[in-house]
Amino acid sequence: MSTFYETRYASGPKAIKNHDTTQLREEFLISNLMEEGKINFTYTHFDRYMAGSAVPIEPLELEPIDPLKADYFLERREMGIINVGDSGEIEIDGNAYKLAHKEALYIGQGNKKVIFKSDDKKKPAKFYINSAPAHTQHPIKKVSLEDANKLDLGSLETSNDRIVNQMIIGGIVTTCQLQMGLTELKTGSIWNTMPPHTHDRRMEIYFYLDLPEDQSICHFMGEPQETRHVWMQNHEAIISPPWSIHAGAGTSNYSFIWGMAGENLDYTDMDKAKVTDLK
Ligand SMILES: O=C(O)C(=O)C[C@H](O)C(=O)CO
Ligand SMILES: [Zn+2]
Repeated sequence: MSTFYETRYASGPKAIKNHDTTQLREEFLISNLMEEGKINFTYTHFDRYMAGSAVPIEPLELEPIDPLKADYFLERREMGIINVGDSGEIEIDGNAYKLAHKEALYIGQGNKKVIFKSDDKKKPAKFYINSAPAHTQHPIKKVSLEDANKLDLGSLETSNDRIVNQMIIGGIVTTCQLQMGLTELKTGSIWNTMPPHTHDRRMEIYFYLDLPEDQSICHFMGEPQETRHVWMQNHEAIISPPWSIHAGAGTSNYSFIWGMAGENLDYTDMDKAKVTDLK
């Protein structure tokens, strides 16, 4: 067996009022990603969204995990993958898709056999994976950063100069409910997503990468008037419930992958909170 999972139940904003650091981390932080030779998933009860990773030393076959009660993983699900390691390949029902560093692949519902491979086991591919329930099949599509829809946001003056690469998004890839992208902060910029926002229609997960050694990220969550912080390291992810803001500041610049699913596919329908109203 190479596909492992853990479950995170959904909670409401009242619950975290009394959470201490340990409880916050146990419920929302995902720190078992990028383990070599394994496929690790976190199955959340927020929109039944899953985040995980596959780091193949030998080829790793995706297996259906118990909560799916399915014959194969993608029987009722779709999947988005971004490779944050060296080059690799994903074989889907006998067809090979090469994925270089920071390239993405969308795999629609109904694809049966998925195998993750690295080109060189000494420099493995590191596949970051998100998955959401799907009601119909959409075509497999590879997306590179050149293909992405780019939003040039923020400024150096407010320490949030960044490019949002929308990769798995309407207009580029047709999905049931999954959206994913990679945001890169420029040197000297440390804040992502300011002003912060919620979207009660969709949950979201942030996965941090490109963080230099010995640096950290302070991620903020909670309702805009009742925030909490979680200190995070490179290659950790954090679950953002639909009622929660999701924003962070690093002790250096960094990148992060955002992925979300829920009621609609409208990236722009965020409910923005004024920075001066945050508590
Ligand atoms: O830096 C940003 O701003 C983001 O990348 C925001 C995310 O894309 C997001 O939260 C989408 O809802
Ligand atoms: Zn968001």
